[in-house]
Amino acid sequence: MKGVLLVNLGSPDAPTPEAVKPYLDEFLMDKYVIDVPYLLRAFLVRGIILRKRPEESAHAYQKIWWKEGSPLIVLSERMHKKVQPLVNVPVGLAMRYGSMTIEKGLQDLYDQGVTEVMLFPLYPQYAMASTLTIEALADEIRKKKFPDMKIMNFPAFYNKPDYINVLSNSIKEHLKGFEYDKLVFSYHGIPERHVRKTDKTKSHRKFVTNKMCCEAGTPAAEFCYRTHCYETTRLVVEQLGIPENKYCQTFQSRLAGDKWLEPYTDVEIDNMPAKGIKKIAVVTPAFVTDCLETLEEIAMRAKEDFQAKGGEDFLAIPCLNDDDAWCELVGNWINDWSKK
Ligand SMILES: C=CC1=C(C)c2cc3[nH]c(cc4nc(cc5[nH]c(cc1n2)c(C)c5CCC(=O)O)C(CCC(=O)O)=C4C)c(C)c3C=C
Ligand SMILES: [Fe+2]
Ligand SMILES: [Fe+2]
Repeated sequence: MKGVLLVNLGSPDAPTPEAVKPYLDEFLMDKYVIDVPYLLRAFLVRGIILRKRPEESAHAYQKIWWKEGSPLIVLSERMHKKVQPLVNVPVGLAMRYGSMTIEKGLQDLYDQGVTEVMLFPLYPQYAMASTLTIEALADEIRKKKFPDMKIMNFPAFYNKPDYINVLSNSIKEHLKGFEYDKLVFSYHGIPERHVRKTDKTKSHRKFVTNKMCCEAGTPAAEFCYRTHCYETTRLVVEQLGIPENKYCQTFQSRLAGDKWLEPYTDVEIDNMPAKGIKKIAVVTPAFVTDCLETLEEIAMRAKEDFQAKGGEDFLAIPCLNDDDAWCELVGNWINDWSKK
C-alpha cells in the first residue's frame, strides 16, 4: 500500500531555554546544516552558539507562541488535517527536528500497512539544509528499520505552474487594498558554500548579487537553491504582472560566520526608507508555513526596524499555511502519484 509523509522543519516543545537548547543542538549539529567536520561543528555549536542562543531564541519564540503550541507545528497539523480527507492513502506528518520525528512518522505508516512512501518535504526550493537532510535521514531510518519499504522523494516544486498559481493568488489576495512601493520576496538564506556543494556540475564559483548564478533548467540549476528562489520570484512576478521597479529579492535569517546568499533582507529593508521606499509588503516563499522566521523576524523585527528608519506601511504576507487552494493542490499531487 502507498502512503505519504509530509515533513516540515520542527520547533522546540516549549518556548523556554531548557526546551530550545536540545532542539537547537539537534538542528545545528546536523551535518547538512553546519557542514563542517564533526569536532569543529561541536566546538562551534556547543562551545559558542549554544552558550547564548537558547535564551535569545526562547525569548523570540515566546513572542510568537500560541495557546495551542508552536505556530509551525499547529499550522502544519491544520494543513495535514485538511489534506487527509482529499486523498485515498494514509498521510502522516513529521518534523525533521524535535519530538515529531521522521522515525515515528514512518513507523506509523508502516503499522498501517504502507510499504511505498512518498516523502514530501514541505519546502518549495531544494537545499541541503532543508530537503536533503530530510531525504538522507528518512533513507537512513528505512535501511535500519524498514528495509522492505520503498521511499520516493517528492521533488522541489518551486516552479510547478499549479504551485505558482496558488502562491500568486494568495499574494494578490493579501495585497488587495494595500498600496506598496516595493514587494520584497524574502527567502531563508543559506551559506554560499551550500550552493556549491549541491552542484554536481561544479560550475558555481563567484556569486554576483542580483545576477543569476546558473541558468534555470540546466544541470547546474537542478539543486541550486539560489536559482530556485529566483525562479519562484520570476514566475510569480510574471503571473501578477509586477513591474521590475516594484519588487526585489532578498535572503533572511543568516547566522554569523560564513558568507551567506545576498542581498540580506534586514540590510535592504533598513535602507529602503532613505531611498523613498516607505510602503512595503514582504512575502516569504521559502516557507509554506508561518514560523519563527516569518512571524518574529519579518512581521515583528523587520517591521519595527523599517518603521524606526522612517518607513510608513509594512505588510507581512502570511505563508500558504492551511489555505484551501494549497491543501487541494497537495491533495492533487498525492492523488496523481498514488493512482500511478
Ligand atoms: C546554519 C544555519 C541554518 C541554515 C543553513 C538554515 C537553513 C534553512 N532553514 C529553513 C527553515 C527554517 N529555519 C528556522 C529556524 C532556524 N534556522 C536556523 C539556522 C539555519 N537554517 C536556526 C538557528 C533557527 C532557529 C531559530 C533561531 O534561533 O533563530 C525555521 C523556524 C522554526 C520554528 O520553530 O518556527 C524554519 C522554518 C530553511 C527552509 C532552510 C534552507 C533553505
Ligand atoms: Fe533555518
Ligand atoms: Fe545557481
